[in-house]
Amino acid sequence: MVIRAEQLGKKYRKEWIFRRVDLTLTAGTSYTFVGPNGSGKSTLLQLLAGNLPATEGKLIYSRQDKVIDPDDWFRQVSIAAPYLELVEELSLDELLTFHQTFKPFKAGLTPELVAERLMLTHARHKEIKYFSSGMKQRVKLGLAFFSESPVVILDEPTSNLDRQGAAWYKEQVLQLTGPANHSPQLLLIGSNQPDEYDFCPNILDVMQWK
Ligand SMILES: Nc1ncnc2c1ncn2[C@@H]1O[C@H](COP(=O)(O)OP(=O)(O)OP(=O)(O)O)[C@@H](O)[C@H]1O
Repeated sequence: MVIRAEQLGKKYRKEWIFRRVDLTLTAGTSYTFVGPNGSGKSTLLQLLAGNLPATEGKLIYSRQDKVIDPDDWFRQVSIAAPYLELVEELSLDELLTFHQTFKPFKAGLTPELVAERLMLTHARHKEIKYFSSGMKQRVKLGLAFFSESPVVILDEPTSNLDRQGAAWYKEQVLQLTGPANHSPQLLLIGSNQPDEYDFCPNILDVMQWK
């Protein structure tokens, strides 16, 4: 899986957030976008996910040299971000079962096993609206970690997580691009906190595209 950006730019009203972004992002490794608050990390990740239109330039998804139709990009991407909400009226069990109908979990994973991996077995029958912010964040990350999708995007991954949650995040995230993952994924992170990406070999400062 490869995502290529060619001269990508995004403008809100009269302000260019970034311009002339040229990137080749390849599965099997991770890339972290860093930069100060408001510099455009989330906006760039949203564009790369296909969730926001570019103002200029081109984005190409390809797999084994075959270009993927933009209508199918959403099938390729799992994204966890503070601005993306969970369906609060569902219990965790219902949410995991519902999620699985449009984005299957990795081989061998059932909603029950996913709840276990989230360390939330005790909360399977609780509605998401009654979860703490840290529990919700763990669910968001888990949906991204455990779904079968070639691209995983994590924006501010450890927000609201306690130390145990942050350790869990690190353990899971390392598996995505590690040798134990037989279909290596492309991992994109947006972060301001070095301990969220200290394992990541490719650090990209969005300020270079101002
Ligand atoms: N829908 C929008 N309309 C207008 N401006 C926007 C919109 N969304 C974001 N912006 C602006 O785009 C710029 C980049 O915002 P973005 O959220 O991408 O930054 P960020 O680097 O992720 O910041 P943070 O570290 O605070 O999360 C900011 O100046 C923000 O005000």
